[in-house]
Amino acid sequence: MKDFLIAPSILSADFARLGEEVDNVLAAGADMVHFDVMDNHYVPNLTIGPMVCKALRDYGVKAPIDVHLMVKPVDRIIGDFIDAGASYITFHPEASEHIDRSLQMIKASGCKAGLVFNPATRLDHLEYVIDKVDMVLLMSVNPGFGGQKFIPQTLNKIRQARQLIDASGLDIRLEIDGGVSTSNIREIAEAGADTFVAGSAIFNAPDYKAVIDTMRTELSQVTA
Ligand SMILES: O=C(CO)[C@@H](O)[C@H](O)COP(=O)(O)O
Repeated sequence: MKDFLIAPSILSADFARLGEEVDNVLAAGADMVHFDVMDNHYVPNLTIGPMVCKALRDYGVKAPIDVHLMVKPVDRIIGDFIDAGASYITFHPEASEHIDRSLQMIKASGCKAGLVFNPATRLDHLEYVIDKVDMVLLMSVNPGFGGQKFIPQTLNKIRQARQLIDASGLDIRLEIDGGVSTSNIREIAEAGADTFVAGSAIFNAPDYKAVIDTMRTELSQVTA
């Protein structure tokens, strides 16, 4: 079986008990924490910043923290997330004036770097910087909110991104975010994804472990 990773989006967690929620979802079998940073400018919602990321590290979270920056501009916040203990930092190409420079800033610190593509954003930028990318994140909803429906056209985009990644011969994760659930995770994996962000499907369920176990069972049946 491929090395599949499940990354619960804390956007759907209970923020009043965030540390406990993260502990619980990791104990339930999640591989890392997906940390959604929204600025009420690039996306129409406002969430959490580097202080909360640092608070999770201070609280004792050791698992990778996968920071998805939905902010514009991105460069001035990258250093703060590096200092706060981010493991991955991903950003949207249209939110950076200098995509190559932003990727270099992230990687110079030892953090892993990635580019995020909205549902209607072309993958074009990727070919010029693919050697500096550790993760490609495809949004399968328009960014800003949890609990939206998976946009089915994303499946073709996943196949395209998988071809680009395989052709590069590089070790790059292909992450999908938005509307991922136990009922579509297998199809998403068969299209070529290896990393799955799921917020409401996990945090809105009474038993996180049951959801994650079902996702892993679905993934164990992936044939491609
Ligand atoms: O970044 C985002 C939304 O902008 C995502 O991380 C969602 O928060 C995922 O939530 P679900 O679609 O799984 O509920």
